[in-house]
Amino acid sequence: MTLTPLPVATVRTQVDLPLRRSDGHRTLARATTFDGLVDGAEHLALVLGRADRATPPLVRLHSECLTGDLFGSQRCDCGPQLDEAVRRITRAGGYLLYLRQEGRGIGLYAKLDAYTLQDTGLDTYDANLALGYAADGRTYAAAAQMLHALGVVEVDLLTNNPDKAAQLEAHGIRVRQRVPTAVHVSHANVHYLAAKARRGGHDLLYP
Ligand SMILES: Nc1nc2c(ncn2[C@@H]2O[C@H](COP(=O)(O)OP(=O)(O)OP(=O)(O)O)[C@@H](O)[C@H]2O)c(=O)[nH]1
Ligand SMILES: [Zn+2]
Repeated sequence: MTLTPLPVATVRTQVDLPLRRSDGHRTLARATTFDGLVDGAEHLALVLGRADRATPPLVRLHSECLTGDLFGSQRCDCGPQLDEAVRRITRAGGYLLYLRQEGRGIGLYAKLDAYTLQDTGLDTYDANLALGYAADGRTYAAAAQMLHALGVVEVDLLTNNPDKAAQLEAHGIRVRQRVPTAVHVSHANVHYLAAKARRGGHDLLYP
């Protein structure tokens, strides 16, 4: 990928959030908002733990999933991935970027429309395509802007999705290494994880 120049974004507000997660984990997050993000969405960065300046911070780009993150739906693995990310980034020191990209960018209502098609046998990507959307239309330019605004130029990236690393690199953020997330399997997400591995290019050992 070639380097794409981005408009400069700036930190707007930083404020502490004392977190008590549903898995019992407690931590202090420095919530950070921005001005000038390219897509105009209200993306949020959480600064967690203490980054050791000798090594790049651990960073996760987490795409919003209301059903999984908030309600604990087991159709996907987003909820446990979010818990894992908060714990691991607190330990290592780094940033969780909570990106407002519900449903891989198609929005909540369209994601639930796609779920109804998945209940008739389509996989997660074909359901998007049948509704006239891209299989995965997410871009991570705003995430790169957020990292630049935070003064971060090199990261260890917590993900199984190579596209996130490639897009950050294309926007001038060095990815020293991709750190895999655990594979969170449930009875309800086994086909979803298999589709991510087989068709989405995700590096995971699907069940
Ligand atoms: N359109 C659609 N979006 C989904 C579905 N299931 C989960 N999502 C969304 O997918 C996003 C999470 O992306 P994933 O593909 O699970 O994982 P990823 O973030 O690309 O990869 P990792 O960094 O390895 O976790 C969230 O925005 C979810 O709302 C689905 O069946 N259809
Ligand atoms: Zn989800």
